[in-house]
Formats: sequence, C-alpha cells, structure tokens
Amino acid sequence: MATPVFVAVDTPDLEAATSMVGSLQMPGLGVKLGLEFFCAHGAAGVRSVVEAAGSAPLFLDLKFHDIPNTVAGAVRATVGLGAALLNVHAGGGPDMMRAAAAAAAEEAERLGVPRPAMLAVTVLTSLDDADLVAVGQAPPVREQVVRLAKLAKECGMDGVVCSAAEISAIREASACGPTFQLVVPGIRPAGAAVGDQKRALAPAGARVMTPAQAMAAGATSLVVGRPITRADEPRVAAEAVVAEARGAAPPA
Ligand SMILES: O=C(O)c1cc(=O)[nH]c(=O)n1[C@@H]1O[C@H](COP(=O)(O)O)[C@@H](O)[C@H]1O
Repeated sequence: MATPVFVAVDTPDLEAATSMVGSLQMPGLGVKLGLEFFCAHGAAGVRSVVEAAGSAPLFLDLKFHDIPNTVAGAVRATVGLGAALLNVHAGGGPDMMRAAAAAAAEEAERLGVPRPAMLAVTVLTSLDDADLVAVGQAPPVREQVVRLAKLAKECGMDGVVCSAAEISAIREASACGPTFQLVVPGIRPAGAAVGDQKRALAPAGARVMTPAQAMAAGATSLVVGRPITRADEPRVAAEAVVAEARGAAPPA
C-alpha cells in the first residue's frame, strides 16, 4: 500500500533533520529529502537520515533535469541510497525520462535492491498560468500537467508530481491508468500559511488544497513540509495530517 504522506525535511542542518525524522516515526509517514538537504550533506547525509528514520520510506527529491546520459548516471548513482521514490523533471523530455527509467531498473537489478518508483515533476506547484506564459509554455497549467503526465506514462515513469488541482484531470485521462502514482505537494491543512505555493488562480481551481481534499480527489501520496516541520508540535501536526489523509482516501 502506498505511503499516504511524506514529510518534506527541507533544512541544511543534519542534526535538525535526523532528530526531526527520529521523532516523527509513525505508520503512514515517509520522509522526503530534497535539494536543500542534499546540497549540504550529499549521500552520507541521506544515509544518516535513512538510519534515523527507521522503517519510514524515503522519497529522494532531486528533480534531475539534464541530458539523458547525465540523468541516467545520476539515477544510477542514487539508486543505492535506498529511496522508494526518485524524481526527474518531465520537461527534460521523452528520451531523458526513458533513460532515467531504464537506469533505475538496471541499477536496482545490478545491486539486488528494490527498484525505486520513478516520478516525473510536471508543473511546479509554485507556478501558475502567468508563469507558464513567462517561460514560453502554453497555459492553462492543467492542460500542460495532463500532457506531461501522459508523456511520463509513455516513457516508463511510475507516476508524476502534480498539484491537487490536476488530480482529477489526470485520473480522467485514461492513458495514465488507475495505478499511476500521483504525488501531491502544495498541501495545507485548513488554516495553515500558504507560503510560496500558488493558491492560484487558474480558473480550474486552486493549486493548494487540504490533505482531505487531495486524497478524495485521487492522490496516491501527499508531500507536506512546513505545516509539519514548522508546527509548534511537529509530531502532533504529522499525526493530524496522516489521519486526515487516511480518512479521506477513496477505497482502493
Ligand atoms: O517534487 C516535489 O516534492 C515538489 C514539487 C512541486 O511541484 N512543488 C513542491 O512544493 N515540491 C516539494 O514539496 C515540498 C513542499 O513543502 P511545503 O510547501 O513546505 O509543504 C518542498 O520540499 C518542495 O520542494
């Protein structure tokens, strides 16, 4: 069964990261490490967090985006870190995604470890229609996300990272299928600060939603950072998010 919530541990502080994940061990909660942590502590830091996290699954969010050969090499170099999920940018194109998927499968087999699920980041949740136009892409965000999700599926990706606003459109696109993983950041429990996620503004609806709304729409897993890590009591906040996500998940 998929992990319903990944807590985004975005910090350059190794001690803070290991102590946070150590104190947040609970069923239903995985750990996400991203660029801020990885640039500060690299593979050794990831191993320390994995050890502190006990049996919690790891989403290693390094969002690779480069030529196919380089991304394949980066994927091969990370498979041994034991992440359950790895991601690349869908915008890197079909050959890049195919190379990433092949590299993950080959390296996992070579090492005799489980293959990480490969995700493609579609349109970052910090962007809206006006931002797409600014970088020369056609709005609306929703159509661009569905286009990239279909492409990711064709290229052997196991799922995508998207905002809650696009979940139903991807689920309705039969090309992706019901088991295609939709991993959804931009999640805010009712009343939490939105920060740099786009509350947005696309006519189709907000790119920020609550855990219950996103799971009810058909998310596989949620990514939640600051509403947990910056809460007065992170464990209490995490328990509430996991309970809300589990309570709202549509029947499997
Ligand atoms: O790939 C991601 O995890 C990601 C993709 C995206 O489009 N938007 C997004 O916010 N994220 C990550 O999800 C986390 C969200 O953190 P909070 O905004 O603090 O909940 C951060 O670690 C982001 O790097």
